[in-house]
Amino acid sequence: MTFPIGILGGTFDPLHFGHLRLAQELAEGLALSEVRFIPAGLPPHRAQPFASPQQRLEMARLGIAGNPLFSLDEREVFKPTPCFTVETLLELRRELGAMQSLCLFMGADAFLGLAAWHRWRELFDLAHIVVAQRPGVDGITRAAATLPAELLNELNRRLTHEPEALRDELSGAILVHPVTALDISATQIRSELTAGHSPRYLLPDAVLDYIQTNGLYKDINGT
Ligand SMILES: Nc1ncnc2c1ncn2[C@@H]1O[C@H](COP(=O)(O)OP(=O)(O)OP(=O)(O)O)[C@@H](O)[C@H]1O
Ligand SMILES: O=C(O)c1ccc[n+]([C@@H]2O[C@H](COP(=O)([O-])O)[C@@H](O)[C@H]2O)c1
Repeated sequence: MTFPIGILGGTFDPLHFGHLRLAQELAEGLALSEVRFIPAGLPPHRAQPFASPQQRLEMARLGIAGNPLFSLDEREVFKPTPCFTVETLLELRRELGAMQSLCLFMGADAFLGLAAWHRWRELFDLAHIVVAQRPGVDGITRAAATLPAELLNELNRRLTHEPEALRDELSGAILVHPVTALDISATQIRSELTAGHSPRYLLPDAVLDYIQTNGLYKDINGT
């Protein structure tokens, strides 16, 4: 039996403990063999990052260092065109084969906007979607009334409460998994730095050292 692989895509501008704890708890809670962190180069549907691709990659590398479950995947970060998740998953499928279960992780905020993603319906043919609860974001079930009808239909059809379903099938389920609520965002960290405050204890020391050594996020307004 092969264990599912988790995928956490993000802007990681910078990587913080919200990302790391989410990945750790989902990896253990769902018995995954690995979590791949995939920093986006040009993330679609948001303002462009403040730190460069190389800097965000480096911060992600420092942040995950020492965790044998975590790995870094550089396939998106230097792309000159927007990084659509469907294309990344198609590539991963080609490399890993049709028999590997894949779990795409996302925070609840990301799931609520899923219907705006490029070719989003195809994501279910390629991976399961695992939604982690995020502080300040309504639970998926509570927010159901605000979901576009077509996403609500998919949720009703695909929702499972059984982690085993992620092993028995290779893609197509939606699982909502609780994670320790850490109300940390990269936006908050950038704001603290811009205001001259320390974001220490919101992110790994090695990432903060890198930010300070390279003078990142000093002259922006944090948004
Ligand atoms: N504290 C958190 N708890 C749960 N999920 C999180 C948390 N922070 C980020 N995520 C999830 O991690 C993924 C990547 O997030 P991203 O890199 O955009 O970080 P962010 O903190 O949301 O950044 P920003 O504040 O710049 O928007 C998204 O799916 C997001 O929902
Ligand atoms: O494929 C899409 O259309 C799409 C739209 C929005 C976000 N994403 C991906 O979702 C991940 C988290 O995005 P973000 O903006 O919260 O950092 C990141 O890997 C993005 O590439 C993907």
